[in-house]
Amino acid sequence: MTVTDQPGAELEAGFDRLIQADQRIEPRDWMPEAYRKTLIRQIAQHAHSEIIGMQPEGNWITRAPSLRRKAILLAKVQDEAGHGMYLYAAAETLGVDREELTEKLIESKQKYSSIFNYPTLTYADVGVIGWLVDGAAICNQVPLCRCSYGPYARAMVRICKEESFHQRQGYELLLAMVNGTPEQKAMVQESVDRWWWPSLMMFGPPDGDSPNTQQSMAWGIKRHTNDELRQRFVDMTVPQAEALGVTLPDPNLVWNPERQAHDYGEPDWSEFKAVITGAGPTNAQRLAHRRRAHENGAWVREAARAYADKQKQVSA
Ligand SMILES: CC(C)(COP(=O)(O)OP(=O)(O)OC[C@H]1O[C@@H](n2cnc3c(N)ncnc32)[C@H](O)[C@@H]1OP(=O)(O)O)[C@@H](O)C(=O)NCCC(=O)NCCSC(=O)Cc1ccccc1
Repeated sequence: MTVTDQPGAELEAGFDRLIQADQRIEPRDWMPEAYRKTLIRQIAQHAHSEIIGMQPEGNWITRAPSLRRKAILLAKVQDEAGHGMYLYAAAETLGVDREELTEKLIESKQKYSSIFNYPTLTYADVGVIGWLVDGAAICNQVPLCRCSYGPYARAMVRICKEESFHQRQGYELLLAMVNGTPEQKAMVQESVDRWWWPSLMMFGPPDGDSPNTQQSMAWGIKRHTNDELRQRFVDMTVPQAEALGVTLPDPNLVWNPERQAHDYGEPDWSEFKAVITGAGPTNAQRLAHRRRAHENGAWVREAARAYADKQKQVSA
């Protein structure tokens, strides 16, 4: 009996064939344990980011400057909850439980995006999050619509459509502000100054310091490296900043005709490391809020469980 005659090797060869043919892996297909683990890690982090990501903008719902702005912001934050639910459902197809993932989040055993550990100090931050944070999310997530794992790829299609709408609403809000009073324009610039570097950090560490990229690309989970996507974001954002009349706070940001791309400065990677290990400006506050909301929701989960048990008895 040769190695490939063994059932395990055959399954692995089948998986490799699907990946090489750029076809989708579905929940019932055999997959290597490390592939499953990587997907759970990434999808769970992504879901947690959407859920924690409701907090910075949610902070402004009660103080939106008009009914129209309040309705828009409410709808956006609600969309983020929906994205979190889709993504938890995609993770569940890999054999984990949503309850278990939430526990891991509130016990700091799983990460969420660094970007949501910064405070939203002014209303301009709502527009800048839409423009830069959703803009970065789109750059990062459009390629994930072609991810090799079917349920994640399909969830990303709808999520990206909504993120794109979010990005435009942020830009529209900023356009209104930069065409308003000098104070409003200054508010936008001050907000851009605070959010620019954290937005670049959303793409993850530089390629040389990214332990997961190579394997995730070989498996077709990631389609581009962190630095490739960061570059794409910079190139996409510079003309938008010019149209808004704001300056991006990087003295090294300049068009490089040879590369046909912008050169830009180095983000402060020590700040990034501090933020992803729990020492960012609002890490403790974000997690405490999430923990409190989870505990306050215990009675809803209990009631839902009791109702489901009763239904089972009725149909038995
Ligand atoms: C690119 C990356 C984030 C990281 O690449 P990988 O290959 O996975 O890792 P890599 O080896 O490069 O890194 C080494 C370590 O560093 C961790 N780390 C890296 N970067 C970050 C970071 N920025 N924050 C925190 N941690 C980060 C990484 O997990 C790993 O640690 P681990 O080994 O796990 O302990 C990838 O996971 C991805 O594309 N995820 C899907 C997209 C996604 O999650 N989007 C969410 C935001 S968008 C949104 O929510 C929409 C929205 C907008 C507005 C309002 C509300 C909502």
